[in-house]
Amino acid sequence: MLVTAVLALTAALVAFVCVYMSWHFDYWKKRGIPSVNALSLTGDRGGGLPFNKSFWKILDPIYNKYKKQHAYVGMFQARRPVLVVLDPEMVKMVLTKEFSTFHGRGQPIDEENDPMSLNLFNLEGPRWKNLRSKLSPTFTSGKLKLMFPLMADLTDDLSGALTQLAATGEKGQVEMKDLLLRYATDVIGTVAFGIECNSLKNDKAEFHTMTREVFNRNLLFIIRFFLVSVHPIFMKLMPFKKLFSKCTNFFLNLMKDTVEYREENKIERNDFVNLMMQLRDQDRHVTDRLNHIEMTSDVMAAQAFLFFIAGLDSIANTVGFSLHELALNPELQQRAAEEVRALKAKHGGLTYEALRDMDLIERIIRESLRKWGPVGILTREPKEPFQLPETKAVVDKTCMVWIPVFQMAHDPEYFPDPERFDPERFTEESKAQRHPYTYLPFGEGPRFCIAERFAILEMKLCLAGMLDKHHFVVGDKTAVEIETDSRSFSPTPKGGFWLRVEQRAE
Ligand code: HEM
Repeated sequence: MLVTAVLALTAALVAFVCVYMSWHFDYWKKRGIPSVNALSLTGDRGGGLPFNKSFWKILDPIYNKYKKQHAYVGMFQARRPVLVVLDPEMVKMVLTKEFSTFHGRGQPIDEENDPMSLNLFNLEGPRWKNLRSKLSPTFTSGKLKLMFPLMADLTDDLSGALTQLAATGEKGQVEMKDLLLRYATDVIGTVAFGIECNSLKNDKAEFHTMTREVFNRNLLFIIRFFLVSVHPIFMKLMPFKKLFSKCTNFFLNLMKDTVEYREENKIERNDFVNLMMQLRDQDRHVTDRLNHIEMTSDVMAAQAFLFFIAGLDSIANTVGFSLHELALNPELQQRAAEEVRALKAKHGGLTYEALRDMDLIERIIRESLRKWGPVGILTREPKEPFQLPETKAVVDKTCMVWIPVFQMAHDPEYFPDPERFDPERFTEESKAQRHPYTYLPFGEGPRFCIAERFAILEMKLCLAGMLDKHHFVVGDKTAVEIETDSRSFSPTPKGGFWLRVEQRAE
């Protein structure tokens, strides 16, 4: 009797889940929009959980199959309709021209249970606009110039750590990913939280350990991502808060302590914390809490935490992939090192101005972002019904829009011989020959990466600092054909970047 009841209940539950999950599956057909077969579990299905495919590659089959004939194609992520935009002009429309409709990313916010979700990346509407306009001045060239010395000091630490590791590593080989992550941790630690993390000097430093905690939860992130796309209620129902609370509390307390310490000791420093404290002081009189975000210490921590998440793996992988490509191309590496030495001599050191003038170094970074860019898909959510151009089809806020950044960056029509690493693609003449919306590592439109200039400066400094003193060569531990980790959200080398490191002659 009990067994029958359990079986009947299970069958009813399975039937309910099946109906619920497939309820919308005529969404595209009803609108006459070409679409991917939602029920096919293999082939061009695309969305869903990327268990067997890297997340940034899930759009490969769809892009290759539909790009030639269609400007967009419909698919599903879990049960949510997704419009994949394939034509650069239409990408421009979504990201820029029709920003008033496509201004959100559809990220869930849980102010009550997850204070870290109240960050610039997730916010939408007037509150996003208000915070974006306040935080933007942090990244002007004037502010970056003031922050530069904090970063430059760390480049010396990086060089020292690299020399030491090469001296003790088997045949001078060093795993670069871990080292670059420690560098990126120290940079964001000092500019976002205003503290010396010392990860480069001590690989057991608490900040580095806590950061690893955040990034080691890949599988949990994927499960959470999937469930929240089935229904946002999972954000509240699942015990994710508890799972992530150790890190959350660490960062919340850190920001609170930092702010208190600065207030008590009247400390002023050229970093994000200082800017956010100034914003908080300016905002004290504001009463309009619907359009306005109050700069409490939790809100400050949420922004600093976001800077942290955004600025670690992305930076470490981009510089790591650059070094890997340079080790495979010694002639290019030599030219890059010569540029560094020449501009260092001209400006009397690795100054802000020397970095600004490093054209080849910047093109290497931009090419690395094309070939191995950390953000493979951009997302937007239409906030009101939107009629697609030249049709009567209307999409609404139940659907998401995805931009296939990775696929466009590997499309031979825009980037001939796309697997070849070639910084010449980023000369002014080459850039002028292609549609600007085919290369989007930092996004585009009013919501492009707020820290693009900061990130480029940091990566140039890091790469230039290393090439100035060191020479990178393929060793017997180097995986010449990089195998990427399919569980990761962005291209990440399985086993890291192993390279043989030699001192460069003076
Ligand atoms: C290689 C480095 C980086 C890459 C490739 C990158 C890329 C991106 C992309 C693609 C977006 C979404 C843009 C869009 O939707 O149009 C974004 C947003 C954002 N990034 Fe970055 N990013 C990098 C580094 C950083 C760093 C170092 C920080 C902070 C210090 C940062 C902070 C942010 C923030 C706050 C947003 C949200 C902006 C908004 O919604 O207004 N990023 N980034």
